[in-house]
Amino acid sequence: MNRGIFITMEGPEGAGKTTIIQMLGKALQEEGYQVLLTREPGGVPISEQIREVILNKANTAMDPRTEALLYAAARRQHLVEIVIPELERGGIVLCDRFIDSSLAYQGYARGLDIEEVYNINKFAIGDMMPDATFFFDIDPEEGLRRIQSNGDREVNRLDLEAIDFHKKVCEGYQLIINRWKDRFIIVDAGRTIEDVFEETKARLLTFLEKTEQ
Ligand SMILES: Nc1ncnc2c1ncn2[C@@H]1O[C@H](COP(=O)(O)OP(=O)(O)OP(=O)(O)O)[C@@H](O)[C@H]1O
Ligand SMILES: Cc1cn([C@H]2C[C@H](O)[C@@H](COP(=O)(O)O)O2)c(=O)[nH]c1=O
Repeated sequence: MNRGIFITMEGPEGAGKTTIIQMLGKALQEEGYQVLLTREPGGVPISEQIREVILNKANTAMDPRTEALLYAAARRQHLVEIVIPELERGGIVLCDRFIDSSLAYQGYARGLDIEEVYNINKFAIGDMMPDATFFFDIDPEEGLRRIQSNGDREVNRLDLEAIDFHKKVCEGYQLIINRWKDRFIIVDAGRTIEDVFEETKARLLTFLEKTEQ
């Protein structure tokens, strides 16, 4: 099978993933690439409905395992409905968050155990791991400041977690990066949007050229 390329974007709240993905999508299309921009949880109607349940501020009673299973269920549906078909067509998929978010947020920050959460996700994704993952590295407090000053962004249930939770998310990501060193590309996201975009674009194009050879 002539499989496309699956790229994921990870990082704590407000790291700039969504902003940079939109800019990359435009840049890649200008370079002649076929590219699908999507996100998790969501990307297709069933997964967007699951997103609404998970992130709804009223759902304060949600059990951490329920949360982990809902993210995995949304992931499965999104994968089979649009990600795998696009990869089978030979396209590039840029996805805002994927399994590493579950490992960092549910596995580490919620304390469920990274290995346990990895195992339930293996059931959901099989061997569909990303070809490369960009990690947008930012101080969690700066990330939260960014989303708080964005009047257009609705604050969700996860945003409302205490700062210690968001710091643990970042610690969790470091453990995951150490485990999958070859897959991760780290970008300093504490700079201007233009600087972050230029570096990410250059590193992504290098990765795509190398992978296509
Ligand atoms: N490098 C940057 N410098 C300053 N502000 C930024 C930068 N990147 C993004 N922003 C702003 O920060 C806010 C959050 O950005 P964005 O939604 O892209 O982050 P995100 O990583 O997708 O966040 P989340 O995962 O919480 O949805 C937006 O208002 C965006 O305009
Ligand atoms: C995929 C995934 C996401 N999360 C968390 C991370 C964020 O707090 C929200 C998603 O909101 P965003 O604005 O789209 O970034 O969900 C998680 O905890 N586990 C996951 O697997």
